Amino acid sequence: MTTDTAKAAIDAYLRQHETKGLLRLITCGSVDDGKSTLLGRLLYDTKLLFDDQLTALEGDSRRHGTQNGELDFALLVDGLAAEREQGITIDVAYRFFGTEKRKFIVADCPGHEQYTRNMATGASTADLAVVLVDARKGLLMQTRRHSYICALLGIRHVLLAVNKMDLVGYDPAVFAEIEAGYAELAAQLGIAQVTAIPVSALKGDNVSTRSTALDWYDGPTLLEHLETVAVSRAAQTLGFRLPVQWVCRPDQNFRGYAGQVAAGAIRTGDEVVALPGGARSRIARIVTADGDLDVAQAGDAVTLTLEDERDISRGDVIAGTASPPQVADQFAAHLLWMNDHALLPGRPYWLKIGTRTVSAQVTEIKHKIDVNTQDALAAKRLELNEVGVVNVSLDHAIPFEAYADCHELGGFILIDRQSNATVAAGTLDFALRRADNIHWQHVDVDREARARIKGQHPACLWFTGLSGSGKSTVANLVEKRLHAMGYHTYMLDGDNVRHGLNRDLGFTDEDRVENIRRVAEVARLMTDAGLIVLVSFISPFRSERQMARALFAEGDFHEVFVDTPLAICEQRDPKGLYAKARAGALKNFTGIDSPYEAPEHAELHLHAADTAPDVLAQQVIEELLKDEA
Ligand SMILES: Nc1ncnc2c1ncn2[C@@H]1O[C@H](COP(=O)(O)OS(=O)(=O)O)[C@@H](OP(=O)(O)O)[C@H]1O
Ligand SMILES: Nc1ncnc2c1ncn2[C@@H]1O[C@H](COP(=O)(O)OP(=O)(O)O)[C@@H](O)[C@H]1O
Repeated sequence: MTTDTAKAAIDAYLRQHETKGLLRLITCGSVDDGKSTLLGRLLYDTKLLFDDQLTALEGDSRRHGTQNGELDFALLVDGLAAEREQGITIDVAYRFFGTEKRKFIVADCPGHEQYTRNMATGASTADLAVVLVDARKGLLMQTRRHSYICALLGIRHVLLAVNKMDLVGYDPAVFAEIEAGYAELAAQLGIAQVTAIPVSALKGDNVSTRSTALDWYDGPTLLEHLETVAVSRAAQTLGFRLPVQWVCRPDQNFRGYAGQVAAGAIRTGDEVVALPGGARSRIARIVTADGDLDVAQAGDAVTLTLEDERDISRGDVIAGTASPPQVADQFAAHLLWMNDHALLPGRPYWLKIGTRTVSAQVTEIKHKIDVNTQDALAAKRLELNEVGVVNVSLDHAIPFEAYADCHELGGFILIDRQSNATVAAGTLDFALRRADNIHWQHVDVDREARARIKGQHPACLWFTGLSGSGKSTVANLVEKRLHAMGYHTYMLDGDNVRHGLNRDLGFTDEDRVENIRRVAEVARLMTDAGLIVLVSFISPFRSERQMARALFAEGDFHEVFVDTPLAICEQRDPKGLYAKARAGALKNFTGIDSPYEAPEHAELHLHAADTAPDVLAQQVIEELLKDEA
């Protein structure tokens, strides 16, 4: 189920069952812990299966024959074909079931290590986690990782289901040892409440009916616990917060701000402030599909209208004026990295928080966390499934809350700008004061003044291409000609800058990101100084070239792709580096064992293998001066 359809289904479900208590839970466990069997058993025992599902299950169980003619409950919830083939659960599936006492929404989370991403998705909305452990195996790395993520995302209640008790002879000592081990882990992680229950999902022991085989256990069955456990979300002491999802303007006379109330309550007539802008007004109406309300409170989906016309847009937060959220652009945060490619500090990602998306960079990895021991470990990068404590810097200040206080305004995801993949889930811890203390210095002699006195339009010519493609040769020629024509120029060349400013950087991905970030900033300063800057760096990643582009005004950045095929660069090999790289004596060499991402929308594409350098230089000059003609 995609998130949107899942949300729609949840909303529909909620409308149907508004009057009953509701528990949102997630199930976490390793591939073979019996998660699907347990869920199937719960659905079956609570009689929420439809007859046709049951018939299909009986047929499937006979065909697959894994349980000697008995019903195989795993087949019921392992609905996806791919999942059955691979024997792993591959996405979060939301399932609904209910008893007389309570209704439940279960995020069925994946067990396979590389799918923690889905687990984080499920955990972000859950009140309680069912953590499954195979009694024969005890606590695994997975158990620790999943519990850590639950704690990170603010889950305070864990039901530890010690499963497959039948396979350890229903031995109380086995159960006691696992229970004690988990209690220690939960204490480390700050999980407030753990209830351990010995079960056999396959046999049905202690799932919804008590088992005589487990007569030494006198606690609740799994279902009894789920029906009665009192869960509290994070303390809701915050004032009113509504992240604006949508500005509703059906006609000239109506302007409403729609969204779901994330915290607190508001009445008509109350004063509110819209952040980050700071505009104030009073609530005129609280509109819903079922008529106007006097009060809107946490969880309500409403459309607010204000007494005054204000400039408020999607992503803004409308808040009560008594204690509005802070606004900041630099944060300390926890990050769970969920992508095969490591996190690269300095690379721009999209950060989506509440209803807002902004550009953001991880400026520093403070340390990563060993999910086994909670120890802080030094780290330069974060790999798949690793958790780190980081500093994040945003391009725009946003209203926020610490995740501990409000999930909606403190939980975020990072999105790769090239692939649009969600690469991390994170939680804001606190704002860095630094954000408030650095201000732009006003200067009287500005870029325009400097450009005017030089009689030119400042610009950046950004040459990118493989080593040996001809970047320096062409850039040199271009600079010579511009100089001869009276332009003020400066050339930044990879080989040279790496001897000075970037002397501390090598050729790992993260060092290249930092290399380009610094050079782009320097190039920007030089255009502020009124110059035409020629930048000649391999600059192999699209993301960083895009980051560089974003520093300049529209039209001032000219990306020049010096396109010479690898085979020809290798033939030229003026510095003998390709030979070294092929011999294995030089690691991370672009084109050999480090990637080059060719530009897709360069302003100029030079076919540099079969054209003379002076012809190429002329093409660059024409591109630069095309608007001056
Ligand atoms: N491992 C590895 N990979 C690529 N290049 C290497 C490497 N080691 C040294 N060199 C030399 O460094 C020059 C590239 O530096 P850049 O700063 O342009 O590289 S990057 O933009 O950070 O990727 C590059 O110069 P050019 O040949 O002028 O491009 C090489 O001479
Ligand atoms: N257009 C071209 N045609 C043929 N050879 C070229 C051309 N441009 C550059 N070269 C040669 O290729 C080699 C690498 O050029 P260089 O400018 O140092 O590349 P880069 O700066 O991209 O590493 C040099 O020996 C140079 O003389």
